[in-house]
Amino acid sequence: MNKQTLRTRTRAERDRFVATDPAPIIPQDAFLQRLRPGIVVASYRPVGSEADPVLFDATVLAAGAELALPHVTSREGRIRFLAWHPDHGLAKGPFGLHQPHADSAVVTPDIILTPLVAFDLSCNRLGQGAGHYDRAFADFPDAWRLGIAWSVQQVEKLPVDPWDVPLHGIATERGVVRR
Ligand SMILES: Nc1nc2c(c(=O)[nH]1)N(C=O)[C@@H](CNc1ccc(C(=O)N[C@@H](CCC(=O)O)C(=O)O)cc1)CN2
Ligand SMILES: Nc1ncnc2c1ncn2[C@@H]1O[C@H](COP(=O)(O)OP(=O)(O)OP(=O)(O)O)[C@@H](O)[C@H]1O
Repeated sequence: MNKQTLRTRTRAERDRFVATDPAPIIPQDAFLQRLRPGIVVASYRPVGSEADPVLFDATVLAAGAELALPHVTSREGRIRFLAWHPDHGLAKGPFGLHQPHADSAVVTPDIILTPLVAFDLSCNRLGQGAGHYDRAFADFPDAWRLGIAWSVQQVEKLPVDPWDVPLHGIATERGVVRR
């Protein structure tokens, strides 16, 4: 199946699943043991039926680590990760996103909590198709990449292009999938 068909199917699956009021996605040891004071964890604000990393954000702040959120201005542009704190508020961006204010400090993430449309058991990731995260992963190859997703977003096998960067793991409401 091609990427676009998989996107359409899995987004619909995700919408249906969220309507059943699933259990929350809880941070597991694989994530918690990486937290240190001062490190930067890039989270995201979900749109629509995307999985919500809000419980991860809380553990980041409790550990004395810093939060960042992605900021984009267009499909062609790159992600900038901008420092963010829940007290800072958010501004409306493209694609229905809520993002940090554009003049927030640019930071280098140590951990990237990553939204996704679909994943497979080899930790391949299918995103929105703009290549924003694939390019961010190329920019920050040393960051630990944890996908956040509902279990129904798992597919048998994703097609993989040369630029696709696999995740190190995926946290779902049923536990963590690791490479
Ligand atoms: N919550 C969230 N933030 C994110 C992303 C994401 O996937 N989710 N991104 C990931 O790269 C970046 C923003 N890039 C995006 C690129 C394209 C579309 C997009 O095409 N959205 C579709 C709607 C998708 C749907 O139906 O769920 C659209 O606007 O038609 C969205 C975000 C950074 N921030
Ligand atoms: N490192 C990169 N440098 C330049 N272009 C890239 C890079 N990674 C991906 N792209 C471009 O991004 C586009 C989208 O790729 P793809 O369909 O695989 O998106 P995706 O897996 O849904 O990714 P994402 O969530 O990152 O948007 C492709 O046209 C690809 O050429």
